[in-house]
Amino acid sequence: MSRVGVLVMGPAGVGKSTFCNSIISHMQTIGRRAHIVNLDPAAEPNKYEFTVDIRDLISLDDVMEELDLGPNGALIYCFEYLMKNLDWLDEEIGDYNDEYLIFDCPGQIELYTHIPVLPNIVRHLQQQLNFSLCATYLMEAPFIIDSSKYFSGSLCAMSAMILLELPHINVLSKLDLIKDEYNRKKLKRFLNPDPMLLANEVEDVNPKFQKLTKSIANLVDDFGMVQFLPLEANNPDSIETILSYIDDVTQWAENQEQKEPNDQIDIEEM
Ligand SMILES: Nc1nc2c(ncn2[C@@H]2O[C@H](COP(=O)(O)OP(=O)(O)OP(=O)(O)O)[C@@H](O)[C@H]2O)c(=O)[nH]1
Repeated sequence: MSRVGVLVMGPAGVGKSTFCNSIISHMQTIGRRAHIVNLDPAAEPNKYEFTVDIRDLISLDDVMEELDLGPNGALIYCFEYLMKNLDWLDEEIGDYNDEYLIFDCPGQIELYTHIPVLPNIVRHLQQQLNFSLCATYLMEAPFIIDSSKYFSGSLCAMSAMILLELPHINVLSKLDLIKDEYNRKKLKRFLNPDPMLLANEVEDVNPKFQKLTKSIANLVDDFGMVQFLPLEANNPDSIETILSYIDDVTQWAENQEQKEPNDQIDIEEM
């Protein structure tokens, strides 16, 4: 039996830590044990204590000060340092066997869309520590209800999915910030959007990129980037629904891996 880990990813300020806290709170209510693994070397103090905290190994402020690096360079340095000290992570995680670990990732999405540090950590967790992992990628509702931003957010999420090669769930945060009737109606279309229809809306705004927009819409459609689970951070039913999706896709991927380890994942089946 492998251990279950959930990666919580998404741009800065999207609500990752709030989501992690909601999961912990919900788990405590239903009597399951869960822990937060903080992978952000610049994290602020959190409502729930981090069980494993990268800042015990290295902190962004120290790196910036000692190596005279800016925040982005220092962040990459921190992850490269973690890669060289994975035995630290093994020891910290070592004792948590039957429990749910939630990995709170930094908001600098290039760590999981461009450079291979997070994918390397993922492989280590899977191969050395026997984790079954699931990725959740958060996007803000007020951002996504603009069709062109929906495509840009979906491409980032897709990029993370391709780089990490994990079962992947898109989550829509900050629904409560959409208050007026017009935008609430609009939001409904984005919970299960039709990329081809949305592409037409982008074309209206910018006919110059018609062909490119259609191609992106096709790609987003083909890759199954079309479903977003609504997150209401204070609503236990919403958290329970997302957790059951996480359980389902993780179990599905595990069964698939056991059946046909080298086969391509068929997104249609997920
Ligand atoms: N209105 C509203 N605010 C939210 C929600 N979720 C988070 N926030 C607020 O958004 C801000 C950022 O939330 P965090 O959970 O720290 O976001 P994060 O993605 O972890 O941020 P970084 O770690 O800096 O990338 C905080 O002020 C939260 O209170 C939500 O569902 N609704």
